[in-house]
Amino acid sequence: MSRLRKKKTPITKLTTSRSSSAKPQSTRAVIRQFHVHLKKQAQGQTRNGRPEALGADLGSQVEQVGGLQEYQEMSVRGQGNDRGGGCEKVLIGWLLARDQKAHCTKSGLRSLFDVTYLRLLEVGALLPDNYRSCASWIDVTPIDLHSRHPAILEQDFLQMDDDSNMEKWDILSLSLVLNFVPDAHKRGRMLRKCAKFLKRGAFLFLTLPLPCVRNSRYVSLETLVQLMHSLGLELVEERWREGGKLAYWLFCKMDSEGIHPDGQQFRTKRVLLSGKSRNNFAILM
Ligand SMILES: C[S@@+](CC[C@H](N)C(=O)[O-])C[C@H]1O[C@@H](n2cnc3c(N)ncnc32)[C@H](O)[C@@H]1O
Repeated sequence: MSRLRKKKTPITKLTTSRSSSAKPQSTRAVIRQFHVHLKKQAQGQTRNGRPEALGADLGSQVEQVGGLQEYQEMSVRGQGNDRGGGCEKVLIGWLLARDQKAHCTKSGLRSLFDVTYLRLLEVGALLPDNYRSCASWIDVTPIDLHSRHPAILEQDFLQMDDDSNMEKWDILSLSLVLNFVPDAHKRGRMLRKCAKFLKRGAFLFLTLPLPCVRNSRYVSLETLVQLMHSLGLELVEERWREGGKLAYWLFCKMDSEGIHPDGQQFRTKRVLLSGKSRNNFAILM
């Protein structure tokens, strides 16, 4: 029996503003369902010995839970202005504070990198203009696996060329993207790539659902910071609250090559918290 397929909405008709009509419970349900599906898919790939593939063919494989498009739509609604706004607000606040501080001595953050505009690579961009309020000093390149707008480059971050991006970026945003990657080794690769792509003294903005670091068997707030340090990324800002949904960090790429401690301990999973109610979020190097 042939199944009725849901009619796809053309990209031009997708919501690009943040007004939300769907109920928070229904947006959360789609997002949760999508993550469960990605996880099952990754487990299946590992069992079959085929770890690659979550890039290009993602769209067709997740069709049964509404597809990447619907997931993205729900994510945009979930961060609507009427629900507190997007994560970029946190990054903008931190950058403005740092910019003002740098102004006291020189002419703001841009002088630290000797540039007219700070170059920001926004990985996992659902809207093309998240940083419009900073257009006079930040030049944004928004990318996503599935572009919802002509101004968002359709690009898998994991496939970006290392050589041409080496120490190219002043800011990199990885907001709710690392948890989207269903494989622990790929998460490690993603973070290693971030460290490579940043200039010395440049910033990595990271957002994760709080349970990834507060209720995981394998990752804690402390070990995440240690892991980042092993990549040469030093914690400069952190924000989360008990009972909250998200955690935000700002890391700065350290100057000296020599100070990285051994990242050996992040090669295998170590149980930090046990118990049935824990999740399995992990990052492996
Ligand atoms: C939950 S949304 C994040 C939205 C937004 N950044 C935020 O903070 O709300 C996750 C997005 O990351 C994108 N994504 C996941 N892995 C990616 C990769 N390897 N390269 C580019 N985009 C990726 C997905 O396509 C999805 O649109």
